[in-house]
Amino acid sequence: MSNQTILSVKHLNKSFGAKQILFDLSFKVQSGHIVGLVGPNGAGKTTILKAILGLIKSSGEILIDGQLMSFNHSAPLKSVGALIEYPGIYPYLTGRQHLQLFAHNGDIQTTIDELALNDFIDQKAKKYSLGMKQKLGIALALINNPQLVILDEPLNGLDPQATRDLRELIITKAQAGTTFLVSSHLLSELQKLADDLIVIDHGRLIASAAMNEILASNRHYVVISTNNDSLAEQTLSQNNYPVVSSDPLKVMIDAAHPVEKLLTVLNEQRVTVKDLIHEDDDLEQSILTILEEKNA
Ligand SMILES: Nc1ncnc2c1ncn2[C@@H]1O[C@H](COP(=O)(O)OP(=O)(O)OP(=O)(O)O)[C@@H](O)[C@H]1O
Repeated sequence: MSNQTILSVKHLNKSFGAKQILFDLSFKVQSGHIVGLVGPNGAGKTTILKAILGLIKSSGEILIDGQLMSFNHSAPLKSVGALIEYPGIYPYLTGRQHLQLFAHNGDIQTTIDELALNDFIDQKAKKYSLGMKQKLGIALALINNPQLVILDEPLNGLDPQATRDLRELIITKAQAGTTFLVSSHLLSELQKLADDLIVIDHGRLIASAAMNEILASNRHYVVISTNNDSLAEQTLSQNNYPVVSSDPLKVMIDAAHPVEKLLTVLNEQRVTVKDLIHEDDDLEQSILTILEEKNA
């Protein structure tokens, strides 16, 4: 993975009428990375992706591979493939005909194989299920081997096998140098896929960081069961261990308050630890914590 910026978004603002939807968003996407754009329904993910693609007017600066992109200047899109919202599909064309229509060169079979479309590629699209349409839409985004692939909720309608296959395909292509910007409201899915996360809420940037940085800010806890939980709680509080709950007794641990010291101080008070379970915040909780800290 290189550290070259392929997409740079600066001070992106968007209003629909009097209603502001995006607020001064700035972030960068590095070449060859898989970047997850995550946020609750209505956060503004689709609007951001549409602004990047020049499908809607917005203010701010969008650079794709160093070239200025705008509503009326779409030249940088030559190196971009995208699936936005529901793929625009012609009911009376087959999947293969769709791919032939949009392919710059003749090779559509690689994409058909990569996305396992063979079973239905020669049927008319009007017979497609939601998942088949979604797969065809993804194929259309990938067909010309673009440098940057933008996928809006690509997992919508996909079954677990297709979800796993798509994840593996994205990872393989990213390893070969393709950059992906993938939106989802499913953080758990992005956790398995993305190198970096851009977190949006109410049209504002909440966090933009490498996945492992966000995970590193996870909080760690231990849940302990002792022969005297109330004495244990009192002892740990006196030693500045943040007590999260009393029943079960759960405390936060960190570098300054490690497990070893916890065991020592309890032992000194002759508290016997019968059981100790480690718990970590999940990614969702880490992001909620970031949100709470920002709103505090
Ligand atoms: N054309 C439009 N006119 C007016 N408001 C719009 C328009 N498009 C989107 N919005 C509003 O902008 C906000 C963000 O919508 P957007 O579709 O970008 O969110 P999202 O994060 O993609 O959500 P979802 O996960 O539900 O698709 C919503 O409040 C939506 O109602």
